[in-house]
Amino acid sequence: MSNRDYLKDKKRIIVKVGSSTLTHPETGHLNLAKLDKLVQVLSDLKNMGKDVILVSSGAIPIGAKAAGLKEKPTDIAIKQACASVGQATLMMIYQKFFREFGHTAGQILLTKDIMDDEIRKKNAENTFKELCNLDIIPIVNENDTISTEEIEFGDNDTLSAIVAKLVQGDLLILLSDIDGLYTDDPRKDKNAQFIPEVDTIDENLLNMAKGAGSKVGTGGMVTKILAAKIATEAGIDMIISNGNEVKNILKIIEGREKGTLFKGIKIQ
Ligand SMILES: Nc1ncnc2c1ncn2[C@@H]1O[C@H](COP(=O)(O)OP(=O)(O)O)[C@@H](O)[C@H]1O
Ligand SMILES: N[C@@H](CCC(=O)OP(=O)(O)O)C(=O)O
Repeated sequence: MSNRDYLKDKKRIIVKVGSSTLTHPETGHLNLAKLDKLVQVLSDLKNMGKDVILVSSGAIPIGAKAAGLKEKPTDIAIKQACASVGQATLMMIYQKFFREFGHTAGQILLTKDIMDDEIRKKNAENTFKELCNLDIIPIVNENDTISTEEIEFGDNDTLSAIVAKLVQGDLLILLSDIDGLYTDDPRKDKNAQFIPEVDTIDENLLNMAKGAGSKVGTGGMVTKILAAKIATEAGIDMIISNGNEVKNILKIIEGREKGTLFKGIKIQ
């Protein structure tokens, strides 16, 4: 019996997938095979009776390709235009793939200030609740047309933690292009050590987390640790795991030692 056996009982699971997982690193084009596998695994979680919410990045890089841009855009307004195209493309593909596995997806575009306004917060809560009641998988991204915070800082990580809190989730899984948190960015430091479990998020831990190591990723580990702080303070466990092996999601739910586990703080 592993000490992660209790993860088997998690009912409401939020999965966040980053741009670096959804695209081919060499070309920046959408990795359709991986997306297909991701949708299959999430559909399987639904079939197990879990509630599944997906927070998906990727609108900007996918839209940039669709618009024929050669380089990753840096100008905010161009990024917003790309997000507009890419978001529609992403949803079209998600909807098609989920239908193939017998499920239906719904789109939710949010801004992070949702938690500051009681009426908007309630409206968002109601929408998530009804989608879950209807067995529909909500797919969330930031509304890049009206909010540029995330485009600038690459922050679907903290958005996913806010969503986890909003829907009173049981487990948040962040899929990235790396196995989890290391003592330093392993792309730059060969001596970096893997950290399987984190109980306390302190200054020391924050110092270990560096920015994005790839061309498509934006937030790096900094925003993932910030997400962990929001989730764990709300009593929600969070795991950073490698999205290159999508079946890791199922292994996590089986209680196997995959990724870095941040333990939710027990609320008395
Ligand atoms: N301490 C660390 N441990 C692991 N990865 C780190 C660390 N510091 C920085 N990174 C970088 O963060 C990257 C993951 O973040 P990011 O590129 O934003 O991906 P995503 O698109 O999945 O959000 C890793 O590929 C790695 O290069
Ligand atoms: N809203 C943006 C997400 C930006 C972002 O957080 O990206 P990532 O660091 O890959 O999770 C998009 O869809 O491209």
